[in-house]
Amino acid sequence: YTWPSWTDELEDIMYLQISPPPVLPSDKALPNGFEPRFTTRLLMIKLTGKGGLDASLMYEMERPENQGNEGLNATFGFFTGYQSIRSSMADLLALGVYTSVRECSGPVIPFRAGRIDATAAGETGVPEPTTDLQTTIAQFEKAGFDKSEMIAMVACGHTLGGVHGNDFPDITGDSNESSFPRFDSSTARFDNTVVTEYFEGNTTNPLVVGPHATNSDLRVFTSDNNVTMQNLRDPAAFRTTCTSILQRMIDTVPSTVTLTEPIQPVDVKPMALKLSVTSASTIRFEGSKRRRVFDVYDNGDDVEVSTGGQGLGFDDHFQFYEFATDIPHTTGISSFNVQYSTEPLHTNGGGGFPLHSEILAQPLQSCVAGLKQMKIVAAVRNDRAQIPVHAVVYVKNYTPGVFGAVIEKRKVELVSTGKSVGEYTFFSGSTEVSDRSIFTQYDLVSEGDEGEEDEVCGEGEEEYEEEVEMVEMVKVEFLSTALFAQSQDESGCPALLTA
Ligand code: HEM
Repeated sequence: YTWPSWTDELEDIMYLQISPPPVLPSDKALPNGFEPRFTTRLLMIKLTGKGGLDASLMYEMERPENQGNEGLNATFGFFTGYQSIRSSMADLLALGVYTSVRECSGPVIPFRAGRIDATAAGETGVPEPTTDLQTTIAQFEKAGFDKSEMIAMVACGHTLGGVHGNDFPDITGDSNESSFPRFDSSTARFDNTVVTEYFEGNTTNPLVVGPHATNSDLRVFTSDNNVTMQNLRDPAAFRTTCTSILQRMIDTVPSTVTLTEPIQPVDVKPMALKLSVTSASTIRFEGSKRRRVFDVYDNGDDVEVSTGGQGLGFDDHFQFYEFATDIPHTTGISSFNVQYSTEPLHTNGGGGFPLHSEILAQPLQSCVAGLKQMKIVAAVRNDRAQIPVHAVVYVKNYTPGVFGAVIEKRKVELVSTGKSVGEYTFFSGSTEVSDRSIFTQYDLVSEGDEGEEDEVCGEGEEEYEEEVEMVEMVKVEFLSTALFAQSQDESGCPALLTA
């Protein structure tokens, strides 16, 4: 792992269940893990989409086969807050399976990233409680799972949660919100009670003991004469079978998708970095360093003194160290290293943690005015002030009937304000965003050139190479903003810094 990586944001979501608020820019830490109950059901439904997990369910919620909107809506509403250009809804759903299973003391299901969200509804074909067995088997087969795998997958899913009476009154016999018969007596524990109670004859699973027409679990479980269910009576076998079947379930993706290696927790990671011009001669460099702590307790005492709060995950304990320093305009900064007390230097694999001081985001002068007009201010070092500058803004769009955001990539030209201090000139540009786009993210690009080839001029024998002076492109990626914290009235953004 070398910082930065496009998976950094997902890594935060995966490994930080609790984090100090200022550290994660969009308050991304999960209070208590992803909603444990809903996500695995959502996932199951997804498999019947176009070749795999692509979140096309966002567009399919009004279909009768996706009945149970109450729970599913809540889940999508929750995930939407985490969606970004680097955290697709499909990846979040997969991560939700990891989190929900772990939250309920289940096994670790490795999480790989890279799923791409569908842009339209997929095929129909979600198995329902009333679907006949042959059709259900065919639906699972289409997604690549045979009969025995189907049985295991349903048992692994139905170890959590139950059936909501307000969504399925025909099953529970009671349309009250309080009606919620559980699949087993250990609702929030990922264990094989759903299997053992089924054999012991004391199961409460409404899809086994409910009305005949909706006894889908009974039909599924008995479809191979209980052979698979018998195997799952052993708790260890249940755990290993569920681990591999749920892993396959979330890793079933369209052929155009390439998943990363499983995301591992990063040991040393810069967070919430800010680099901006704060005076006529200095740049302020501030942020936080996150450190995974391997050995916190020494003789029962906490050996590290944390200045930026602590973060907790299922297995990991992180400490945050905040810092702020002023760097002269004339010196700038291109990389930094990290050191914790007397330990060896962390150099990010040798090259340091890279930064750019050619073009700086200016959060102090940028804002969303009237919760609509997003103004982006950048400070461009004077040697690049003649080169075009733009921002790539990732706008989260919300459409009625779509249960999630669709992220639009928008290019916003930044033009010189004519104002400068020290070595920098301020550029600005603006674009309209929705009032739900509080945490809009953007990249800044000082265009220059991407390649470094010499230009070939002339033709035939007269061909000659001209040395063209190349100005490299500089891209400052993925600024996660909390611009709303600035000015929210119509009057506009804070004034530019003046010399
Ligand atoms: C034949 C296939 C299946 C059918 C017909 C089916 C049907 C249902 C129904 C009707 C509910 C109640 C939903 C609600 O009240 O909101 C439910 C809940 C649930 N299902 Fe399934 N399911 C199937 C397969 C699966 C699979 C493969 C998984 C995951 C691996 C899964 C995971 C869940 C979970 C976790 C819940 C609990 C949701 C909650 O408590 O809010 N299901 N299922």
